[in-house]
Amino acid sequence: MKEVIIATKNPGKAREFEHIFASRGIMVRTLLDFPEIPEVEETGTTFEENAILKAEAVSRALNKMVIGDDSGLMVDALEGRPGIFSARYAGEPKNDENNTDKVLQELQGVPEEKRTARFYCALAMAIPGQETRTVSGTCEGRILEERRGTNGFGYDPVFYVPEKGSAMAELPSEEKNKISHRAAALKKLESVLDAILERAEES
Ligand SMILES: O=c1[nH]c(=O)c2ncn([C@@H]3O[C@H](COP(=O)(O)OP(=O)(O)OP(=O)(O)O)[C@@H](O)[C@H]3O)c2[nH]1
Ligand SMILES: [Mg+2]
Repeated sequence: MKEVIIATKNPGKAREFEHIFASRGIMVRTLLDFPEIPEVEETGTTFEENAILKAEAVSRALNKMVIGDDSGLMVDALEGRPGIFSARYAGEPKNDENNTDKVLQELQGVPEEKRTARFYCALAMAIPGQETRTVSGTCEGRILEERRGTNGFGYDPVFYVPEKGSAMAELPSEEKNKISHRAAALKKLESVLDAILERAEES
């Protein structure tokens, strides 16, 4: 069976990649399957740099093709924060609940039309002996005043998606995976990825 390795320890991301790839008969493995690989420090200043750091470190460790995902929420009224610090916005250890509370607090009193935001996802594909490629995807929305829904992860309960008329966390995973920043980025990797996986199966 075809297999793709994603350099993530985030179970929410892992589920989404599994779902997206399963429809194409591809099995996903993540760092949750490789506990011996040390934590990769996210020292980059952009999503792309951090995605490359994760993908290349794990690709080197396993000598295999690896995809890294660095993603986050950018709120216009907060000048793009939490941005690359989305996972740890309310401090260590990372905690989705506290991060979401912090964003809600910072947006207290900000009217609906000024609560615009987007999710951003950078993916890096590292292949031994080749130059790493990056792609990105976004998903536009705005920040609600209260949580809605229990699906997804992270800030999904407070991220309203106008085209769906609901919070991201109210959408079933099939729906999120059609419109998400992650799905948009992954679509741009599709053709390259298909060619690589075909070759891997032949050899
Ligand atoms: O509501 C959300 N829906 C999403 O679809 C989504 N995608 C990313 N995020 C947020 O951005 C951080 C990523 O930070 P991040 O890329 O460093 O990942 P992470 O540290 O969680 O795991 P890893 O992949 O680095 O192991 C996450 O923790 C979340 O807070 C999302 N929130
Ligand atoms: Mg991280």
